[in-house]
Amino acid sequence: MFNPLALVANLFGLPTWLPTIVALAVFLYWYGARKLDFFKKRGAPYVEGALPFAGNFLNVVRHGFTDDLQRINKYGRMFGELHGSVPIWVIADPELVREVGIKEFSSFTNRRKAGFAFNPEFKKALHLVEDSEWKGIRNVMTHGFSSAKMKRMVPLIQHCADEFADSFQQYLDQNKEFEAKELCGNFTMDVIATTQFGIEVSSSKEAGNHDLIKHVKLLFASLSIKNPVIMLTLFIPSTASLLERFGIGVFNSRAMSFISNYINRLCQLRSQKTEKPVNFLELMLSAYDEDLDDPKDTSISVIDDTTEYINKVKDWRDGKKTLSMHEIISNSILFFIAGYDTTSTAMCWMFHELAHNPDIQENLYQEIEETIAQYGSLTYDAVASMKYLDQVFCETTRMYPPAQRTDRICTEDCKIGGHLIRKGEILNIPIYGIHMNPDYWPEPEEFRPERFAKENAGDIVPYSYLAFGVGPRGCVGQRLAVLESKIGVVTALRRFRFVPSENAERHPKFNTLGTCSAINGIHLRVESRS
Ligand code: HEM
Repeated sequence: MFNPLALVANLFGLPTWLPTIVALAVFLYWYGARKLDFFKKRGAPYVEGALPFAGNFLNVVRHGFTDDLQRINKYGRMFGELHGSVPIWVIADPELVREVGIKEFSSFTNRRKAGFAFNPEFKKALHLVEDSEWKGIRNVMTHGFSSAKMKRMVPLIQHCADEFADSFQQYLDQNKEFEAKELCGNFTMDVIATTQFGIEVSSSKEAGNHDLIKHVKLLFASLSIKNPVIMLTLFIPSTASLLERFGIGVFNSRAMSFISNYINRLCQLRSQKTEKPVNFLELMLSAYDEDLDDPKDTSISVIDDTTEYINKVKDWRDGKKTLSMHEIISNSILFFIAGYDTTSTAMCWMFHELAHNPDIQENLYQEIEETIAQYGSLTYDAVASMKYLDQVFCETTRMYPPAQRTDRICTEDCKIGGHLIRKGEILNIPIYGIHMNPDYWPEPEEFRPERFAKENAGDIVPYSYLAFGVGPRGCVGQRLAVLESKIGVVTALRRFRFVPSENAERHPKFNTLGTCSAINGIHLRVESRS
């Protein structure tokens, strides 16, 4: 057979392997560099210095999403960057965020899946599913996070908050400092276990010794930029379908299957439908429709999503508020992933800022005591009426948003900010960059809860506060997150005054890629109020 590479080698008297190697190198270079001029061709400003294969990855890793404001100042309100070889449109203007998140929602309903959807147990998680499948699941979830449901959860959260507040006592007794993120993490884990599944894991008392919690923590250990699945899907997106086919996902598969089996067992124990569901699992089970289960699905770990099955679900879904068992399990796992680290991050920064701003702490304490005297106890309505508490929460999550960016994927060509975004292209919303932009938040490094006071509402640029995202695809767990953070902080503040420990940093370094989690922890002490 004619071999042009061998012919070239013969012509120049070279070893036959040499032209093959050169051709391979040229092909690899072309493959890795083919997107480098993507934004130039589209007439959009873009982050310079992109490399074949890596794109702007090194720049993003080195400087993080927390450097978004610098990029915004340099490239403007809408610019491009390459994550590996994937072009990303960065939308850094509140008005454009509104357009993408609300006005043109039908073109930007979905998120990028990356490797997160490849663990079979997790495939049906709300933040990964798309279009009509998303709508159906979101219907049930929204119902589950209604204020009526939250009211019923207050006693469960209060029980966890009492144990959480107890956990500070030992540090007072021993006159020792503590690391706030770990204690807040124990609390949020307890709240999820009890409000979502009706189980008591007592992390605040037993430091996360429960088997379920150990495995949930293993899931978090997988969430690193060094994770090979994240790296592969980032640099060579075409590997995604192969990884998905073999069920190789981002998360530790042993932990995933342990948690999935655990929840499956809980479901079997509680399979009878409850009239007035108290926890989230009961609510999901009361929406369970076994006709939605894929008949080919013999266990959660061997799901076959045939087109036929997907179409059937789409038909059944029309207007119905029902879930399949696979959806119940995926979303039960999601509650841990979406609600544990985010909420504990928000809470520990609240304690940090209160400790470093004693006047704000005392004002808040006054409000808490006066409100509780008025309502008799810490009821749902009492929490809702604490305006200053709400301002402290919003200002904390403005300065330290637990999610630094969120994204959308375009499903229909659409013009945004004067640029045509094509189907399949990805948009990022730089939450941290917008929260730190002095155009919207003057002196953004200053902790000033009064920015969110009613009398200053007119100064807030709409869609410049994005801690919980935007529009119908925004955080479904916001009510629970806010409620539990407030109950946790109020319960602890009533017993203790929070002060910085001797070694505490005023401005602790935090992760720059993903969540604002303090790298060396938040170190505090408590003083007794009694
Ligand atoms: C302070 C705590 C929290 C913060 C700051 C937070 C933030 C966010 C953000 C920024 C998004 C993306 C929204 C968007 O793309 O527009 C999101 C989505 C989501 N969050 Fe939260 N979250 C928190 C707590 C929770 C909790 C406690 C739960 C549930 C137990 C939860 C469940 C979810 C889910 C399921 C989604 C995906 C929604 C969808 O795709 O429809 N989050 N969250």
